[in-house]
Amino acid sequence: MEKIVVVGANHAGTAAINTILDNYKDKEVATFDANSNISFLGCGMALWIGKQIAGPSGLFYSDKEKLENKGAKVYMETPVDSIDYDNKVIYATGKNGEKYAQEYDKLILATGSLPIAPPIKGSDLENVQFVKLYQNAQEVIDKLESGAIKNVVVVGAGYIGVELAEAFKRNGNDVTLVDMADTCLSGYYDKEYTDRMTNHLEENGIRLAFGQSVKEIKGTTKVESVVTDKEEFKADMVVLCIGFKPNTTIGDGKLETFKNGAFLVNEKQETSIKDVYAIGDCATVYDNATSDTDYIALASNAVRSGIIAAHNACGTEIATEGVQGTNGISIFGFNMLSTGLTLTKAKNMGINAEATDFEDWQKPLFIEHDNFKVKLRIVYDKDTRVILGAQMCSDHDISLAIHFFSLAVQEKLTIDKMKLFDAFFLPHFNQPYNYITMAALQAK
Ligand SMILES: Cc1cc2nc3c(=O)[nH]c(=O)nc-3n(C[C@H](O)[C@H](O)[C@H](O)COP(=O)(O)OP(=O)(O)OC[C@H]3O[C@@H](n4cnc5c(N)ncnc54)[C@H](O)[C@@H]3O)c2cc1C
Ligand SMILES: NC(=O)c1ccc[n+]([C@@H]2O[C@H](COP(=O)([O-])OP(=O)(O)OC[C@H]3O[C@@H](n4cnc5c(N)ncnc54)[C@H](O)[C@@H]3O)[C@@H](O)[C@H]2O)c1
Repeated sequence: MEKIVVVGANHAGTAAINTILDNYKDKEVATFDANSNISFLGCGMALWIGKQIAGPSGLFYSDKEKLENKGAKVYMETPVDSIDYDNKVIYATGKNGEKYAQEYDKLILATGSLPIAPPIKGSDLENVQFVKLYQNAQEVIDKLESGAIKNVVVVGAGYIGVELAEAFKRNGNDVTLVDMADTCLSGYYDKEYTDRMTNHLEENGIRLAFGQSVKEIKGTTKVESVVTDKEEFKADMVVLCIGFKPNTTIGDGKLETFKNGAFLVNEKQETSIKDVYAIGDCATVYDNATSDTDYIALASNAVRSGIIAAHNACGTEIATEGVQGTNGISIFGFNMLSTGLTLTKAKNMGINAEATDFEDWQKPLFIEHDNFKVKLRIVYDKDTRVILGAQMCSDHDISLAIHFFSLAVQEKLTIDKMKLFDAFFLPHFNQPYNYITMAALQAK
């Protein structure tokens, strides 16, 4: 039987393993993971800290037993130390020192990412936390429950930082959110949108320290304060969340990599070595918005790339549709969504980009209840007319609409095609002049 080995069994690895076991009964699957758990949804960490969910048990959708019941051989707490790519053997060490040499016909690398550790003096002090693994979340919660943590400084106002700032505030902490950029979520939204989130965070009692660089974390054994180039903030806990880097040391310089070290893959998730695939946060993606290779660490990309690699490894050729980094965030009831390029990013790339904006009520004004405002921006290329991205925000759940724009970017739809497309109308749901049509009609 053909042997497929999957290194790393979190979101990407689990998707690949399930796809193989569900569809190809003639394959043997073995997986090795350094961690003791599988499929922890990091997105639930903020909900857990902020007591919006009862606990972490629902944050896992798979485990060793589930995968073994389907027929996989699962080695947990067994990091793969090295790989002989020429002779197709992986070498791993179990938690009690047992040594494994596992041959493979096909290899799927799903080693994920690691949080970026900034070279800041004092980062090794007690209560300076990274937040990636289930164990990290549990440690933070244990410390919060000890009652010793009042002031929390979150460094990095990207997706994790903003979500955790809300969570700590909900937990009753005094929260400062620091970012070297002059706003939050700057990688995902233009200023008009980030300004809304910034105001919203402030209105909800989070102290913002944007446009500041952390110079030092001070303390004796435990952290006591964070010093930036402008201010000093009291801190009983510091959370560092300034982005992810791909975890690709296992490539040992033998696989071709992207500029940030991610394994370079083609549309079938194949790496530069035959029969070796890479998926999830350790691999590159094809970005439809830039029409180029990119690195976008998201669980959604991890799952899809796992499915694609599994089929290809088993002999069914399928190609990725590419991605556009579609994402969403919900903070104290305020929801923001985006896909593709922001206007700022597009212009910085030298594209002759333009944006069309529209803000309106979701439903006609005679609908007096459960009606809400929606703000939409569509970014497009003025020369080719192709839609490059979109941003939305609302106090209500408008999340499904961003999928529509995601597909538009994927399929390189022009803004003109969106002007008079067939959008239905029913007052329970929307307006005859709905905001998507109106934004598109206004495009220059
Ligand atoms: C707090 C937080 C919130 C998030 N929220 C969202 C969200 O809302 N939406 C979203 O799309 N994404 C979110 N993400 C990002 C998402 O979690 C990652 O993109 C996703 O985990 C990537 O999955 P992966 O399987 O590729 O990699 P990882 O989750 O990094 O898993 C890699 C696995 O490989 C194992 N491994 C590594 N090296 C070895 C080795 N040498 N031998 C054996 N095993 C190894 C690790 O133990 C791990 O289990 C969030 C992340 C965090 C931390
Ligand atoms: N809702 C979601 O979809 C969701 C939620 C959480 C995480 N994620 C994903 O997980 C990955 C990691 O998230 P993240 O929040 O760590 O990264 P991120 O890229 O979203 O944000 C990193 C932030 O850190 C800031 N930064 C960088 N260096 C800094 C420094 N030295 N000092 C201060 N600030 C600094 C950046 O300006 C940026 O705002 C991302 O790919 C993210 O999209 C997604």
